Amino acid sequence: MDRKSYEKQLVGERAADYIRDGMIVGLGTGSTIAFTIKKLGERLKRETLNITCVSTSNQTSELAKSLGIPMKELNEVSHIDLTIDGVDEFDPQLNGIKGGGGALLFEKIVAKASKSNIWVADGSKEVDILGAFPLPVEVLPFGSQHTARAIREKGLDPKLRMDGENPYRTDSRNFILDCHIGKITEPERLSQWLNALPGVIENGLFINIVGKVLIPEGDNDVKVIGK
Ligand SMILES: O=C[C@H](O)[C@H](O)[C@H](O)COP(=O)(O)O
Repeated sequence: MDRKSYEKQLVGERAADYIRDGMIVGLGTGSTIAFTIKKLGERLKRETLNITCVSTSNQTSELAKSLGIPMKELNEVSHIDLTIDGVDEFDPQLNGIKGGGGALLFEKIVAKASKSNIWVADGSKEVDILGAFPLPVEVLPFGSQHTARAIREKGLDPKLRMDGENPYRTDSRNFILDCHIGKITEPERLSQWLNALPGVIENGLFINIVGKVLIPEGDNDVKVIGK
């Protein structure tokens, strides 16, 4: 296993300790949170853990169901106690970019419905300023070239995400524009500008959403950043 995968496993598995009896839990998407989900599956075999989980993607639903994790639709739960998710980049204010795996829309809806949020991140995700990772923006396929043009005119260098020969489709069948920005100096303002454009469904900036980020420390420790 390479170093990055090792770090993902380390923090991903540790995050499963935050799940307690009686909780309604949001399960994020991606390769790091997959370790959390697998660890949760193991815990459920050993412990009496009365929990319900909601998913942020088809990929996560399939994995969780295959491990016997009790799942409900988001509309079937009154609230979410805790959501654990991965992240593509986070800064010292614990703002981040998500959506590298295309799940940003459901992830943001679930995160906003959660009383608390934790991110799990390998060491490469910690940055001073967001934006080296291309910002995913989910857009309606209808008129997407015009939406992209408006974003390009703002200097945000959007590229349509592809899946082989065809545009990549999210779980909601939308397109993703990956915006190569470089440095995002005013994330909140940018997020508001993007979401006000007709055709934009949601963008991958997650601002003031998480309270804690788990990252690797040394060879096999985990550091908790935040409260
Ligand atoms: O759309 C995908 C999500 O935002 C992921 O949580 C994010 O891309 C991090 O993924 P990974 O844990 O695979 O690096």
